[in-house]
Amino acid sequence: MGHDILIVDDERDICSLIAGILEDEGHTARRAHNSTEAIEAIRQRRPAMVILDVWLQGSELDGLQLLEVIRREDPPIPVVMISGHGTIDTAVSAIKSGAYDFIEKPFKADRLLLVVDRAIEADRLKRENATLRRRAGGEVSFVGTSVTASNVRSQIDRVAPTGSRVLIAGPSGVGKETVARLIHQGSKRAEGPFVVVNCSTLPAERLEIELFGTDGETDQDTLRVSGAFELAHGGTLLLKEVADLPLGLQSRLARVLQEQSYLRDAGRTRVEVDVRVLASSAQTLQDRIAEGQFREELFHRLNVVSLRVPPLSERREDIPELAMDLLKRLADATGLPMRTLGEDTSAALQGHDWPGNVRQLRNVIERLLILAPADGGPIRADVLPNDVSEDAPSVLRWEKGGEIMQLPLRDAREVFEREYLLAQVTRFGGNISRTATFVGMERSALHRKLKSLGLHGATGDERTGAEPAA
Ligand SMILES: Nc1ncnc2c1ncn2[C@@H]1O[C@H](COP(=O)(O)OP(=O)(O)OP(=O)(O)O)[C@@H](O)[C@H]1O
Repeated sequence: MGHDILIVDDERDICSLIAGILEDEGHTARRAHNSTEAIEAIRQRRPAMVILDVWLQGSELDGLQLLEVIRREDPPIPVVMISGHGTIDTAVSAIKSGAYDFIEKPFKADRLLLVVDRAIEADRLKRENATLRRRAGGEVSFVGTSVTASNVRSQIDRVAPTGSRVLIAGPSGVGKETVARLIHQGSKRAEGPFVVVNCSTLPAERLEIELFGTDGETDQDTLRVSGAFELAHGGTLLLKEVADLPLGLQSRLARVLQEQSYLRDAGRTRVEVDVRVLASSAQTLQDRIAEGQFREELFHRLNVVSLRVPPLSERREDIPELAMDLLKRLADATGLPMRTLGEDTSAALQGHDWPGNVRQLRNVIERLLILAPADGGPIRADVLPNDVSEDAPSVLRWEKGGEIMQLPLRDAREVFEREYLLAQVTRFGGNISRTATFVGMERSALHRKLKSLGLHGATGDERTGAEPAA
């Protein structure tokens, strides 16, 4: 993918030469001939990198002074210096001040392109590393074998390459950000940035700066901050908890989505951006519209395609695989040895309702990994937190209770069968066919058994496992 590169050189011929080389490679080359024009161009839109002449004749700031201004951008923009024969020493000291590299005039096109590619790649890796460190992540995927999970995956595959805006709905911790990341990765913008802004965590004024940046003079004395829209140029911006966006900002956002440009700081600089916007919300936006808290116009702009991520309690079958995936990620991130889960633990996890969804599951798995006795064996259910083990099928708790020991064999067997089958049917999300396969019974025999134990009603009507309507 081409990048947006700013060339700053007082010699117009050199500017044109470099621009030609970059444009042949599919980049966008903007030109500035002095520091004032350069600062103006950066204000208009944050470039992916700057190629800067050490010697800027007739300019208010010379190359090194301008470098200092550019490096104070937040986050810093990579800069490659151009030096003439007599200015190599200056170029070297520019590197000490944070320039990525320099090229010496006269230079060959190959050398220029190599340095440009490296500078952009190094910057991308630096940012990606920071993101990865934050998330202790690895490859992102939407894990789960249930029909519901594969339905989510196929919706992601369908919508990702279209470039449409997508509104991702679903309760907290369910994987909405994961879905957004996958949509970005499956799109033509995959090489571009993926930027996330949480609309529920910042006060209105900070949020406005976060989204649209500022030319400076804030109370924090920042020279200039690039907004998320600029940072996401050529890529994707996810607006998390978009329902919490203050009404004033909602109007502004609706305009930006329409125009793909905005005036930073009430009119001083027009910023043009090419950004795919995704939004997520745990609240139902239609309810917020009815309450007068969300602008219908913005809703329609964001909701070109809608994608719902169902809660974990609607896809219990996914829990063991998700738990193993989380266990592996956490073991990799912490350096703790990888473990397996006992059947009792898996079943207990599947019995719980998980109001906090996958995020809550992740916390429990982390606790298991840390607290489980390091005996090398599978992690047993007795290490689970109380609220989870309380929801475990009682068949798992008998060894502690002893209720069954007071019964004659025939009654004890019936109690056991009922609890065992109820637990298994719950594990498989009420799907009788899958339960039957797992417990080793014919489907019709299982039906009869459940009926004779008075369980048919308790499991609800049989779910067919057919793909639910989107
Ligand atoms: N299907 C999934 N496969 C793998 N990991 C998942 C899946 N769903 C969620 N996760 C993991 O669960 C955690 C929470 O997911 P995520 O941040 O995407 O949820 P969310 O719906 O955006 O949450 P919130 O809206 O509360 O911020 C993350 O660590 C994510 O990696």
